[in-house]
Amino acid sequence: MSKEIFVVGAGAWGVALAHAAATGGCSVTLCGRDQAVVDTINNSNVNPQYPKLAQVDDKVQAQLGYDGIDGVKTILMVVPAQVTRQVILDIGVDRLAGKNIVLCAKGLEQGTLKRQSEIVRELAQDAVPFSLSGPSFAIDVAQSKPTAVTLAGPSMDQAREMVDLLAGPTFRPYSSDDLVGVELAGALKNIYALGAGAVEGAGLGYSARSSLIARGFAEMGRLVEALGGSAATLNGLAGLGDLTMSCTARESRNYEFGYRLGAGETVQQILDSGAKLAEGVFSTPVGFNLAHQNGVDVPIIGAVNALLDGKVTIDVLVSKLMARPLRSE
Ligand SMILES: NC(=O)C1=CN([C@@H]2O[C@H](COP(=O)(O)OP(=O)(O)OC[C@H]3O[C@@H](n4cnc5c(N)ncnc54)[C@H](OP(=O)(O)O)[C@@H]3O)[C@@H](O)[C@H]2O)C=CC1
Ligand SMILES: O=C(CO)COP(=O)(O)O
Repeated sequence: MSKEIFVVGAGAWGVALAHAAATGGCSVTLCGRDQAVVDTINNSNVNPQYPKLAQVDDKVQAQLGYDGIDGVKTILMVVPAQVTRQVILDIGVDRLAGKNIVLCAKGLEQGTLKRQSEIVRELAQDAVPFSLSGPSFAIDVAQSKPTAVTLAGPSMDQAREMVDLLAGPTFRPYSSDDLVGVELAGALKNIYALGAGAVEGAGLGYSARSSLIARGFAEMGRLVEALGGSAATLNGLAGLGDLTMSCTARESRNYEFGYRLGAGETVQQILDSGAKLAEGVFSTPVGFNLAHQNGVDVPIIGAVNALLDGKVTIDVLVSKLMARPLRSE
């Protein structure tokens, strides 16, 4: 496969992935939409998000817009899940025919309830979707710290080819053919991260937080299977790996958002304070609707959804969860 790739989206994760792919030998064009960001990367090889902490490999060339995209086979899509559709339309669906699109956002689209690959399949039928997910903070990848992720494609052979292309000395993708399971794992873990953060923010203790993680893992398995993914996928990096990291680290934006909710702030107050992107805020009602449509019982997603709605307090939600009928594990 050609070693030339495009990365669309020059935010925290886009710049980190561009750097990782370049250190693995790819020649990378990074598409941003802010001239200052593009100039900083090109002129000083510095990651504007972490100027003192992370250098960007010099095989990354940043630019505004999508010039040159026609000549490359592989595109990493690294914009927030809710704008992926718009960005595909901005690039132009005809230009994506036959290309590999590696979807790196961890979210479900509001309104359509679609996974990222379903958006690609709807708009650009001839493109080949992949999903990259797993425990990976942008700052770690940007600093070339060791990171392992799951990379799913439509078949194992296609996934392996993509793994070979993107692997590097400190970035180790594992191949999977469970596109549905990997995409859902990445989106759903953000919902549980909000819940786990809220538990800590409300001072409910680590016992409660671990219970949420374990029962969330079981709930996630039920939902993933009902939606056509494999529960076995959840035993890997995209499932357990990312769930445990995002449900325990204040560095997770979703966890931090949940922490602030649990501590008493409202969604609006947190958003107004300029909080960083927390995809779970958008994916929670989608996950809840998908579960409802498919008859899957998801008490924890339901509780996080109600908390985001702001109509109930975390104390009431926890009392309700504790009062559910006793059952076996
Ligand atoms: N950060 C992380 O550690 C990780 C993030 N992810 C996932 O990656 C995705 C992106 O996250 P992250 O990079 O952190 O988010 P950021 O907010 O840091 O970056 C998002 C980027 O997308 C750009 N963007 C937003 N809207 C548009 C648009 N309509 N057209 C073109 N570009 C647009 C933004 O540009 P501008 O700044 O100009 O608004 C920004 O460069 C999320 O789904 C997240 O869950 C996955 C793993 C790790
Ligand atoms: O997905 C991530 C780590 O794998 C990043 O998590 P947050 O978006 O919650 O910061």
